[in-house]
Amino acid sequence: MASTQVWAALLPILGFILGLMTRGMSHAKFKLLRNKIAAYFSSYIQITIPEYGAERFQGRSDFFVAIEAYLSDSNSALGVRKLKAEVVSNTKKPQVSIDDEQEIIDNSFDGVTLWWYAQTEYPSSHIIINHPGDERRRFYRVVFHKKFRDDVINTFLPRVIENGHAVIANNRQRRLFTNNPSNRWSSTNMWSHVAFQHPANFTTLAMDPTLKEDIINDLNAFEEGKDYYAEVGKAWKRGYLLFGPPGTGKSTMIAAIANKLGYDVYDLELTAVKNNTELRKLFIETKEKSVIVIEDIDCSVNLTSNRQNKRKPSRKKSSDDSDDEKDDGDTKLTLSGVLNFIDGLWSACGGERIIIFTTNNKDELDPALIRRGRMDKHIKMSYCRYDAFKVLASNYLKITENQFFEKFGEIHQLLEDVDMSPADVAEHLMRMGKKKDADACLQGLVDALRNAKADMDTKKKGKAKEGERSTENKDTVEAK
Ligand SMILES: Nc1ncnc2c1ncn2[C@@H]1O[C@H](COP(=O)(O)OP(=O)(O)OP(=O)(O)O)[C@@H](O)[C@H]1O
Repeated sequence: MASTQVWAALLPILGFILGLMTRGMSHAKFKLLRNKIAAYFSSYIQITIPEYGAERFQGRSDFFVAIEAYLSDSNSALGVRKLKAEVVSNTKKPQVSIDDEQEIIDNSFDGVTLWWYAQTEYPSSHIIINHPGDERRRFYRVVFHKKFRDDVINTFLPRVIENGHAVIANNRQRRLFTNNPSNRWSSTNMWSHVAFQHPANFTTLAMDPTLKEDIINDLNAFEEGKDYYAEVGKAWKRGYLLFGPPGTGKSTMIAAIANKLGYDVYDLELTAVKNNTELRKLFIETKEKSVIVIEDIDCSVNLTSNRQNKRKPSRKKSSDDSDDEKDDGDTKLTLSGVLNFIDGLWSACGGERIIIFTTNNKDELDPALIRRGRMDKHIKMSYCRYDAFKVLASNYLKITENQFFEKFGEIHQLLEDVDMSPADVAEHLMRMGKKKDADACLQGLVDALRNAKADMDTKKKGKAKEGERSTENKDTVEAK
């Protein structure tokens, strides 16, 4: 870069000499000539990235914004003394970027050095301003040796964009969307949103540790799988079916997934969707890096019985189900519409989406809806067993197994015997009202579990007696 600095110093002198030589030439022509001569002698290339490109009316250029984010996060920028900060909508914290005339020497690309500069120019007064009140023209300039031209353009700058997007995604305030009924739609408000601030995470999620690890690994593979999905020719999306009794943590798991991946959540209320066309429109409006959720899919729409009824031999029509459904698609939401939503052509738009269905009754769902490839992973959320309990005890009471086992060790066996949901166990562990300390909470839980077990035992005995009685009756009938 030493030679660039030499050139930078020489440019004004060159300019002066040229000025003498080109007296009478217009300013623009003169500048052009000066730059041409400088470029001819220099071994360095510079690329300018303006804040507003040709599409100025559409807002700031994506490239500029990505560079801004990339540089704000880059280790190379740590030495920069002059920074500026602004609050940008939909971000969690002020956005810090390098100030004008600052230089960042960036060695993060395989030994190639890039020099970044942030600059602002004020146009002369006769230029028409597109954004009244904002006459500035801001731009980034990146300088590098010309032998790296292809590498920089084809590899490094795309990497800058990708890294910049990741930084933006990280800083962004995530959102929870829900769909509006179509009679209230305009072109921009199919979805309403609020800030997504659910505290759930995989550390506090109480479940079988092996299953938890398996899910975390699956999510990691998905997150890093962009190239893999492209290689195998699959859209970059994954379907999870969460099933299990109420209160076992299905919604909590969704929040933990969204928090882990840093995604927005689209909570799709199918009962507000009139037909397949509306469903497709809603899908197109969702953004990448999102979790799309349909909770209680078995209750949302009568998808299951529609299809089963059509399969009954008594039906008059002989055409296949999908044809039947195609006919309905413009007026109704059908199973084939939902299947298309999950893995039709439209579902591949944008990529990087997780689609999650939850249900309390997996067996009632149409197999087509949950077959692998659509719902790639079926996750059973179960009652609270001992391993899950230890997590809840740590979350709610801040105690470990060593601290409670001596006094309340029977919890272990009770939880294996009794089906109690994590939501119910958690309720016992809340320090509320008279339950001021951990012992009081645990004692309450033990009592509840003992009672539940006693009820179960009584029921079991009752059933056994009934069984005995019916066998006796049978024997008597046979003896007669
Ligand atoms: N596995 C779990 N780990 C941690 N907390 C849990 C778990 N399951 C339930 N909870 C607690 O119980 C509350 C209710 O759980 P959640 O809504 O996630 O259950 P759900 O399975 O989605 O229930 P439903 O089927 O009724 O919608 C949560 O807010 C959370 O505090």
